[in-house]
Amino acid sequence: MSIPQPVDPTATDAWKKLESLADTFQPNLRQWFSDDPDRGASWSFDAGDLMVDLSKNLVNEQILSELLALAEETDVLAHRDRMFSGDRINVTEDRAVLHTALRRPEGERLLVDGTDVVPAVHEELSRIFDFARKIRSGAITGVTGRRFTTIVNIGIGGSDLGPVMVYEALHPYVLEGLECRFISNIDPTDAGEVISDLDPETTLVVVTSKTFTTLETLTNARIVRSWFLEALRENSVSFSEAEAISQHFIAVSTALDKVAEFGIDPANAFGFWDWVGGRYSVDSAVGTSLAIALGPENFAQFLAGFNTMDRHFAQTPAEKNVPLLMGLLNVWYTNFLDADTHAVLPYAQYLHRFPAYLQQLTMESNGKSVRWDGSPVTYDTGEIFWGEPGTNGQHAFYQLIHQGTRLIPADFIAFASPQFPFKDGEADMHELFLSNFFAQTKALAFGKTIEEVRAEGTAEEIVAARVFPGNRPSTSIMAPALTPSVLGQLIALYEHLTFVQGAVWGIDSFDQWGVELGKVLARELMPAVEGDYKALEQQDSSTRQLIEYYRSHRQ
Ligand SMILES: O=P(O)(O)OC[C@H]1O[C@](O)(CO)[C@@H](O)[C@@H]1O
Repeated sequence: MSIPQPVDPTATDAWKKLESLADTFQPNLRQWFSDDPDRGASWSFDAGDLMVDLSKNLVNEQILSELLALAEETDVLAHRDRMFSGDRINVTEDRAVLHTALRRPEGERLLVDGTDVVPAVHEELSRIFDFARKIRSGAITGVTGRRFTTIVNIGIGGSDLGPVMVYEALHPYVLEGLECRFISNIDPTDAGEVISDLDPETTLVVVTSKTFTTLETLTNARIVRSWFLEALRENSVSFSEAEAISQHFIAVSTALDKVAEFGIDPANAFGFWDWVGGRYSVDSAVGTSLAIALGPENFAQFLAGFNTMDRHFAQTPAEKNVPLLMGLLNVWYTNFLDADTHAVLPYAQYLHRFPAYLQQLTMESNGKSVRWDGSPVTYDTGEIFWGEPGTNGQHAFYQLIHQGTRLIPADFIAFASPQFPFKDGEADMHELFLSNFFAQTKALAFGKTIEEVRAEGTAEEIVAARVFPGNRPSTSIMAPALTPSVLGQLIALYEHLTFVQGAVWGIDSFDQWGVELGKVLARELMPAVEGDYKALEQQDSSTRQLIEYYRSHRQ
């Protein structure tokens, strides 16, 4: 089924009304909270186990109603339904977008081109789970009969960021005695550091690449394969190469023919489908290292969490639909209040890679300048996502969020229960931590007036420097604890709010042509880098000078 032409959002009535509202907009969170003592509750929403408090955003009923009208006029919910039902909404690659099918419960049906895709998803999942159980129990061992203790995932982008982030986030769920390591960068340091103290006899390598053509991943996989064979020899193990590789190397890909070309038996590979984008793939076979480390039951809970948020997004009325509301607020900030960036500040050290994960999810999805019919956009798209865990960020960049000249909407994420219930004397350490979480959004929203600063007896010459303007927007997301299910819900929340923004902007959030040119040029430049004089001469003066610098300084 072909997809309708995108709507130019600037041509809608809602866009025009939002522009005129923004022209005269004077947010006053202090006033709004004092006028409406229930603002906290009335602007908070449940989505699965997440409690999402939107009350400290720069939004009122009138703006919200225009944002919802904008969603209607740009057909966002119809587009959502197209995604869920497998229409080819990835127009520039002519593909369906069905990461949501990866977490559908067994027994549900989803027909794509006449085939129900859900049974295949569960078939592959059972193969992965069966394999994971055998690794965890020691039923499958390395070539010398020793149990696997280290899983090395080699992948990049979506084949790395998701597994790393989830492994870090769910560390308490990792099986004792098992460790995952990750190699992504083609900088030789990455592989070098990871393998430096590895025992080849207890190492399982998972080569993860959707396309199985990615230069970084295939280069790293070859390097690790050579290291592995050499290290086994150094251990005086007698083995057949083919057997050792087949016991220690598995692959995850949609391109099983290429897996075979690389030298990994497709029987040792787990697959997924072209309707899963790389940055949406952590819940596919790309999570194999996680299924092993966390165990099938926890991985199943993780998937169930995604599904909870999928159902919320698919079924909840617009005015309570959290991904829709958060996505629309981001449009409000980006297109009407001129925000360029968006901070994500987890008050959970375990989520320290979450902002990096979201950077690929949001920026590879929505960093586009043409709509899905090729027409140029005339408005900003794709916010720049960034962040670090609190409280570390507080002692680094929060200064700019509180008192700088830029508007930076920020998402704060926290969990009620800690993993480590430490006490510092009488004080509960988690409560000290969460007091910071509560304090920051309060300070951002309500600031500190000049009168308040003066009333503290501050010397007049530094009064201005100590004023906090307030009205700095934040969203607070809380959940009982960081469990596999809650993490799945959180990821799906951001997947869907990214979708909402892309749908309003009329862009294809599921292609990534912008990463191609650099890849091609890197390949073309290799001869010049290797010293081919003619190739070097053809370069522009800057590139030539940089390569010459490299060649004259390389030791
Ligand atoms: O899984 P692959 O095919 O190796 O691709 C890795 C990453 O490269 C990209 O295509 C961008 O270069 C991402 O979208 C993707 O997640």
